[in-house]
Amino acid sequence: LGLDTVREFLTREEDTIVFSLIERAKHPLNLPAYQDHACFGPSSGRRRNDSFAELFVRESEEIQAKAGRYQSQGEIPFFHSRVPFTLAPPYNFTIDLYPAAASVNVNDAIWGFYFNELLPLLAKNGDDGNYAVTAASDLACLQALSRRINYGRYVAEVKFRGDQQRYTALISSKDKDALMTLLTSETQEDVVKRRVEKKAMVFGQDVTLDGPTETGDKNTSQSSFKVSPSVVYKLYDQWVIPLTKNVEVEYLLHRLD
Ligand SMILES: O=C(O)C(=O)C[C@]1(C(=O)O)C=C[C@@H](O)C=C1
Repeated sequence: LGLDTVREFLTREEDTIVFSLIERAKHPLNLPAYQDHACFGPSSGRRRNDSFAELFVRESEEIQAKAGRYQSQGEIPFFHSRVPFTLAPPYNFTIDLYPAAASVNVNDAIWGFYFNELLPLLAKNGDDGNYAVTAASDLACLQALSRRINYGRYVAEVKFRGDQQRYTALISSKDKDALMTLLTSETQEDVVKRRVEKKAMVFGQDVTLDGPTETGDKNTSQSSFKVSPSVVYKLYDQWVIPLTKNVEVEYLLHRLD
């Protein structure tokens, strides 16, 4: 585990995130899927207060938990269930994280910004009734965002190991601000934001057989992309990077427990 390796992982996750957003943008907003107390058919065992999307994520995570998804430290569910066994054969996943800090995560914040702020920027108004397909693509977005942002734990572990003396001093004095400053690289953040914006242009254009496929094309206005590149830039600028940094700081604060 080194800084180059963890950054390669984050770079690859960008592809997953941009593609999952493109998939979600295929569907209209489908608001009823997100409303509390929404009633679809006979209420067979449904908990009140759950929106359809919430129920979909909860139940999907349960089956994925059984299948062993959360045996890997890199995956953190949004809802903790008490599924006692896994269907998957046991596998010795590598343990790279410090045990007392390994469960640090910001899934609640991810859930909040995804549904309240990002989704309205992503999906057009409308309702086509395809709630299951829509919720499935929400789940894909949430899982990709969660994996990327909570990967801040690994980034923090690498940074800690690379500069133990300075980090140890700041962790001991619980100096959050100084930790934040020490782990920040504005140059790197700028590279990441401009790269994801470009990925949204490259992955989100219509591919035809005539003409070159270039991002600098004069004819490609923002509206011709499947997901607006500026929305993807904003996603990273306002939520993904700041939350990753919060994960890093929280992880470090528990690194000496
Ligand atoms: O690459 C790093 O060094 C990270 O800590 C990751 C990240 C990011 O979220 O992309 C976060 C903080 C740094 O300022 C730069 C980038």
